[in-house]
Amino acid sequence: MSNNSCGTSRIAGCKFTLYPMSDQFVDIILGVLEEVDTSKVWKDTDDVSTCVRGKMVHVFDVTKALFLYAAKTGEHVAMSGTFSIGCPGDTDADSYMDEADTPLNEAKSNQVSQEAGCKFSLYPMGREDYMDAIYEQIDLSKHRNVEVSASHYATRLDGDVKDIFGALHQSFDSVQEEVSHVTMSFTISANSPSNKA
Ligand SMILES: Cc1ncc(C[n+]2csc(CCO)c2C)c(N)n1
Repeated sequence: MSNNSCGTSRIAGCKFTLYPMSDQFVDIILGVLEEVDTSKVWKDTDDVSTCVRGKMVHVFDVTKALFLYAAKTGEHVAMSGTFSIGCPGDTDADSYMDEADTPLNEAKSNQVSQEAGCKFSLYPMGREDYMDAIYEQIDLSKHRNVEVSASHYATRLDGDVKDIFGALHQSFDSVQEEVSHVTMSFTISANSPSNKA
């Protein structure tokens, strides 16, 4: 079987960029990359972004913790990225797929309360009925402790960062059960001065 066909691997990944609106942006970015336990994911950081790959549970655990720890500095912080699973070009070789499922950062993340706003878009690939898969998820996310609202080209989620990432994770997970190759883009923002009106 060709390694290039959809769905031969369930390795998940996320490529994201943190944007701390602060003079301390270098310390914040490098500090959280150090503070978060990334030992269960493959990780690569360059001048533009960071990519983490591995089991879905760890990819979400790490991205959530990185944003939470950056936001708990109190600075206005945003993060944009793309999750992907089932990408025909992704290989298992360096993917940390044997790691046990226990998320390493969850206990510490659960101690942080942080409000945020997020917009996300699901892209189930290679399916004519892609809009059905998307609408199902937008409906489901109404029950996940987050406020869900419609937005052009995206769905908006408002609430606690942990609940927002929970909704992103559940949406992504249930679409990938039906559709082999799925990507999901997101932008999340915390401590924005726009909210102090
Ligand atoms: C998650 C994440 N990874 C990498 C960058 C790119 N970047 C911009 S400034 C900086 C620190 C000094 O080199 C780095 C690594 C980012 N913004 N967010």
